[in-house]
Amino acid sequence: MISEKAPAKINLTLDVLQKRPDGFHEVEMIMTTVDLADRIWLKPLDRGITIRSSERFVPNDKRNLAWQAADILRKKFDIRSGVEITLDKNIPVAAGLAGGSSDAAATLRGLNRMWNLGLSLDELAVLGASIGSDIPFCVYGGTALASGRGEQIQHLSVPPNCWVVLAKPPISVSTADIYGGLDIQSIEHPDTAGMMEALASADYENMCKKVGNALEPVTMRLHPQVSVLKEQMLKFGADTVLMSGSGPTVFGLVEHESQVARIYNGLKGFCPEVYAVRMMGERINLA
Ligand SMILES: C[C@@](CO)(OP(=O)(O)O)[C@H](O)COP(=O)(O)OP(=O)(O)OC[C@H]1O[C@@H](n2ccc(N)nc2=O)[C@H](O)[C@@H]1O
Ligand SMILES: Nc1ncnc2c1ncn2[C@@H]1O[C@H](COP(=O)(O)OP(=O)(O)O)[C@@H](O)[C@H]1O
Repeated sequence: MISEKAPAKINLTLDVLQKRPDGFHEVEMIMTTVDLADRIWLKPLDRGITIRSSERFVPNDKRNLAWQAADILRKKFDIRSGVEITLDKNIPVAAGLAGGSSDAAATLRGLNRMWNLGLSLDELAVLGASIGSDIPFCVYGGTALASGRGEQIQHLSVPPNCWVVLAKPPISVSTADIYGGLDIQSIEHPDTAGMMEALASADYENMCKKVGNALEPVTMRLHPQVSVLKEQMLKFGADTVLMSGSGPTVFGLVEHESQVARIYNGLKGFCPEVYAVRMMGERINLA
């Protein structure tokens, strides 16, 4: 049996440049992995792909992104045997934290080992891109600038050490609806280059100043709870607060562990899913 860790990501920046003819949006996003992770287990089967999950809201058929990752490898390399994929879910589902994408990326890395395919992370990322825009980043983890529709990856410096408090309000957000609700002309563009400089110089204060997400106003318009949560987190002492991805999860950054409890305890009262984790930011190696 093979096991792989599948970490969540947060978006330190998310800019949308334009809508493309294929319906996707051209983006520039700085993403980094945090220490909140699913774990996937791969067990050889004689044939077929089966999914077991600890989380009942996750589909256990071909709609599961991990299923699609296994399917693409089986077809491409003419693999006759099968696999049972067990997902220990810790990352909240449909949260803007790329849980499903990270499960798929971990499945690609794990099956590469189990089926002795000898593929590089770059090759796995290309295969992952055909399933979802966030999967290439999740294949490498770490910290990166993602461009194109999210699949073009440029690796960046590890962010300065800090704590991340994540709070997911109990609402569902469709990524497609949030992109669809954007008015491209009125976007307030985050300072992507400024964030890259802050990371390169490991400048925590500047990193906090440069966070920004073009999708945040769209999700907040549809779900005012997200802006309430953001205000609360700032009130409880976060140095900066931003929505991750298309939401609805909001994250707050603090430099010192001593600042975490006030935010965590303050939010726990009215938001059911709150997590205090470390920024990881380091790339995943092929085992
Ligand atoms: C917003 C982001 C930010 O990291 O993440 P999440 O909020 O999902 O975590 C990503 O851009 C989401 O990536 P992912 O969830 O992989 O999206 P996909 O499955 O490829 O696409 C789902 C739908 O989102 C829209 N989409 C996605 C990516 C993109 N660059 N432009 C788009 O317009 C399209 O309508 C697409 O049909
Ligand atoms: N392995 C998986 N884990 C979670 N959700 C999955 C998975 N595979 C497919 N999905 C579907 O993908 C959707 C988005 O899930 P997720 O990746 O958790 O969120 P996001 O794209 O917001 O980061 C969910 O609604 C879920 O039905």
